[in-house]
Amino acid sequence: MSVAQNLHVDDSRHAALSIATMPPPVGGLSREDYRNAMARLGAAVNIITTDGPGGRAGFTASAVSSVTDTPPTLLVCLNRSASVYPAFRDNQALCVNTLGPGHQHLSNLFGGKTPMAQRFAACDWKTAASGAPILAQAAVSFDCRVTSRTCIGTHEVLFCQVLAVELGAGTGSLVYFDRRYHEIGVSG
Ligand SMILES: NC(=O)C1=CN([C@@H]2O[C@H](COP(=O)(O)OP(=O)(O)OC[C@H]3O[C@@H](n4cnc5c(N)ncnc54)[C@H](O)[C@@H]3O)[C@@H](O)[C@H]2O)C=CC1
Ligand SMILES: Cc1cc2nc3c(=O)[nH]c(=O)nc-3n(C[C@H](O)[C@H](O)[C@H](O)COP(=O)(O)O)c2cc1C
Repeated sequence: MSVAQNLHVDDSRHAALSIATMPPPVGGLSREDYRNAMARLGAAVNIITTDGPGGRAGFTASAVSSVTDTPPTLLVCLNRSASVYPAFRDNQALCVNTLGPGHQHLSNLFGGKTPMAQRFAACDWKTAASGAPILAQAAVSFDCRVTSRTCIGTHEVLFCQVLAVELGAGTGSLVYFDRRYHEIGVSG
């Protein structure tokens, strides 16, 4: 069979499969190997919040990155199978609340299967200009408007223009590395 015929066969098979059952590409890495490698990348921990026509929601995310400062833009990767996905799909307001030392319980609360009302009842909130909730205790908050979205595999990548930032009082950071939390920049 020619290469072209092979590609045709692969394409039609993939079209009939859901994302969950799709096999890795030929010669590709397993999800386990990829995750084990990614566990070696330290990342800040954030609670991503939203409010609007899709309702109020929030989840924990480490897949957050700066894209450009002109215009100030960051990105957030959200698994489309998460319970919060419909809210983020239907709202344009989004706030990235970066956690600090001692916030492990908030990360676990927003990263678990906890009902939404229970997640929000655990801490204090203000409302950003966009309408998204700002975590009062955050190390820093980025109030954003979602300007663009792209689906890659299981996730949606949300590109977010930063409308305003709010700096918290603390200087430390909560980092997720090797499947555990680490506190850095804590003075004293
Ligand atoms: N980007 C994401 O969607 C992330 C999801 N998680 C979720 O949190 C839970 C615990 O994670 P860990 O303790 O770090 O162990 P893990 O073995 O599930 O993940 C190790 C690393 O792989 C990456 N990763 C995990 N799941 C991913 C996904 N579905 N898509 C893209 N990258 C992914 C992350 O960098 C993560 O720190 C898991 O349910 C995991 O799915 C954690 C970090 C990032
Ligand atoms: C430290 C940590 C980092 C996470 N990072 C992400 C992320 O970047 N993107 C994502 O979609 N889910 C991420 N998750 C998982 C979501 O927080 C989790 O799926 C969601 O809050 C719970 O989903 P549920 O509401 O469907 O129960 C992370 C979880 C933890 C604990």
